Amino acid sequence: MVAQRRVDPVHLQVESRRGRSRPAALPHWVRRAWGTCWAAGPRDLLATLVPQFVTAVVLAALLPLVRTLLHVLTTETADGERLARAAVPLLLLALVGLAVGMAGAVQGQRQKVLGEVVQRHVWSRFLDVSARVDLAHYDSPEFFERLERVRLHAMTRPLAVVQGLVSVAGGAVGLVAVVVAVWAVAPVALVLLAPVPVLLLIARRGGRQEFEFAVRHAPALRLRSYLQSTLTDRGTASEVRSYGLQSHLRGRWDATSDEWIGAVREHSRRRTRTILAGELVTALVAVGLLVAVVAALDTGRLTFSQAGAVGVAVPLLAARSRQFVRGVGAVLESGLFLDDLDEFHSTPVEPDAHDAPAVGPLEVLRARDVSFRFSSGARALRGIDLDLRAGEVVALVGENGSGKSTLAKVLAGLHRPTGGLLTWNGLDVAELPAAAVRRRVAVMFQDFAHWQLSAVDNIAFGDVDRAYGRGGPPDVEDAAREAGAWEFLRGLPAGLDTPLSAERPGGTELSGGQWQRVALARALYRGGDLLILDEPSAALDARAEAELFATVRAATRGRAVLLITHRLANVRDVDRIHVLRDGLVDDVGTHEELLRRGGHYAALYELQARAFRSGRAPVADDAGPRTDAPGTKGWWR
Ligand SMILES: Nc1ncnc2c1ncn2[C@@H]1O[C@H](COP(=O)(O)OP(=O)(O)OP(=O)(O)O)[C@@H](O)[C@H]1O
Repeated sequence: MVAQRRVDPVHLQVESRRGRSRPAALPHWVRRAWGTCWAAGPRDLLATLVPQFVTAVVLAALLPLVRTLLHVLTTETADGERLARAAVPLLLLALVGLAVGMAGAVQGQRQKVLGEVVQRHVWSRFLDVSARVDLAHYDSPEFFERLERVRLHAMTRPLAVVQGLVSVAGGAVGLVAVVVAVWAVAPVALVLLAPVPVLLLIARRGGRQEFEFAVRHAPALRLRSYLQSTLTDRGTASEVRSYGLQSHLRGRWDATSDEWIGAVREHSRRRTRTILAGELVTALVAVGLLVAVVAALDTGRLTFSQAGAVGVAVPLLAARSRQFVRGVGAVLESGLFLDDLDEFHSTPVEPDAHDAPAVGPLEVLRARDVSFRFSSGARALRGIDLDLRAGEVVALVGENGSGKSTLAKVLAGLHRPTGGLLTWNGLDVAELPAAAVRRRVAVMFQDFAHWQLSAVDNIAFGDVDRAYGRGGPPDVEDAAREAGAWEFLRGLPAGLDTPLSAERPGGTELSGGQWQRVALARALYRGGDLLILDEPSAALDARAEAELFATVRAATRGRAVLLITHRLANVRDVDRIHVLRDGLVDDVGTHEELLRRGGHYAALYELQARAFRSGRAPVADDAGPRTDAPGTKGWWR
């Protein structure tokens, strides 16, 4: 089950305040950023840093060269000799400029590649978790908040981590090199380093502000992107037009956008204040230094060439210390997001299905007093007793919301019961890896996936190991034939290789009933010992429905089948029918037994049967009529 602890956003904000965002913890964060980049691509990281070191070392040579040049230019020499004496320092200065320019260009390109490599690394960690956490997490809004935040930042943060790390490394090496050079020619200029600790504090504050802003506004951003998708997705396109929702949804999108932009403005004002405070401190120190230099020149304590060197040192030191501080800011800020990713990554995941030990072929699946609650606390099932043996067909019927699909998911090993006992051949399912049970179960969901991939993929996804594990095209024909999908799939423009989506080039869209047969083919392709069919014929015409149940009967040989349907005519000859009501099993028996008892099932059945007999729509509030059932023509007269 999902931990009920509420982790977001308060938890993260508290953590970020209390946590390791102190400047004293800088080595921790730099190691953290380094570790991420190193794990993603050590060669790319080194290739990105080398030009930074080259730049730093070359820049260190700048000050003595400038001083030498100024000395040559201000010293009395014979005519024509000055140019000859200045030639070497001039040439070296030109080479310094060239080396710095080239290193910058190479580093820019390398950094782009490293950014991509780190992004892939971060995404692979993110996807490892998102695809393998317990299904119950997907019922938790807290999980979605974090998922969305991490997803958004997994896109942008890797580049910031790289830039931050490169700036810290380049800034630090550059600072050391420039400090050594300045120390040799004009130690007074080192006073420019005085504001660095203050700037680090400001950078820390900026990083925290960014993180807290992202945490606080993740829900608004999610809503905005959802509203965007309602106006751009194919799934909602028909309803948007049919109900004329364009202006209304646009209005809501505008309102959330305005709210978001207002928040960004406010945030940006706060950030600007912080940044300006840093710039002011640096500028004051630089001006103070220049005034002191001019005064020292005036009183003869500094020579002209020394003063010139200080003039060059000031922007150099300022640039390097700004680069270092910015890098620290980026590392601190991204570090909080990397921690967020780490915490997401520590969500328990299910072991890979391949690693799960196999359980034996199903003899009997038994539920005793099974109950289930969603992570929201809503209880969907209570005291369920049910037996399902190999070779049997058991049906679940009941009104909407009575718990049929939830029970099917519990029996399929997708939801863990929150109470009672579920056993597979006598083994407690709670003690078995979920994947071990699922490997033996094929489910056709009520809201099955419409994979926007080829028809082959749509069927082969029932068992990818079998389909793609032995080379050659997947052998999906038998399953497609069994499900009654072969004829229409074969006639598609590119046959089974046609993408099943009008959004894909060369793709096509299927009808609701055709999709249902493809989903059935997928379940049949999987094989397995337990076949669960949740409303498998809801979109089928009468002939297709009859064919489907002939298929299901054939598929039962040796297998257990759990069938969920509202069409009670389809369950007359199953082995047992469980009638669900408000999450409880209200009654169990064969069709005849249940009719004889005259309970809820008999009432539902009579309601449907009467409609067929009289040609009139039933008026009760349950067991709604099926417009595609035989004899329903007169219902709506
Ligand atoms: N993710 C969820 N979180 C909280 N409650 C849920 C969730 N999914 C379903 N429910 C609730 O659980 C109950 C059972 O739902 P379930 O889908 O199992 O019913 P059903 O019998 O299959 O309905 P139908 O015939 O309409 O398909 C319903 O009250 C539903 O609102």
